[in-house]
Amino acid sequence: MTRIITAQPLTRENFAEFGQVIEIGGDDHFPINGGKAERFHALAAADAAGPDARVLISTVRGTPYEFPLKLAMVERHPLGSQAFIPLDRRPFLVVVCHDEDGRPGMPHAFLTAPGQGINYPRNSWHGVLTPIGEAQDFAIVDRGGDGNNLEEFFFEEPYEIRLPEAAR
Ligand SMILES: NC(=O)N[C@@H](O)C(=O)O
Ligand code: NI
Repeated sequence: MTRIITAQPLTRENFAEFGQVIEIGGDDHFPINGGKAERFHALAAADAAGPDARVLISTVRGTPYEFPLKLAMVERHPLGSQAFIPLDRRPFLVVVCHDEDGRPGMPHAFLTAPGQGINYPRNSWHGVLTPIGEAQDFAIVDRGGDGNNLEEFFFEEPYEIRLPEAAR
């Protein structure tokens, strides 16, 4: 029987056990530049480990996925964190799993608010970047360097990921 998961709205609170939300908002904020700007400080931290590790900033143009989504695989990056910050202020899908003895547990699906980005801590299970409806550009902050920084896990049976009614 297909296991169905419906995405929930992403909040700092409901994502906290998986990673960080990157948005205009947060407790640690203060004016800079003589008050001409408000900085929302240290929402997340980039983590880069292993040989020749460095933090990279890239961009990506993501192609949208069909929904309901067949989630067959999740991945993780053992040597570094990975952040996706939308350059187009539209929602996208975020899928994460707790680790259970080296394997991903049940997926948790979230729908971002327009403009929200996320940071996956090092070695945390997640679905690949999943735009909705149309191509979407993102900035990526993640780890470069030597060594293998990708571990993929394929589920025996894919999950079906649905968007909340309002987002369909
Ligand atoms: N490889 C890459 O830039 N992206 C993936 O790791 C992903 O999580 O989408
Ligand atoms: Ni990734």
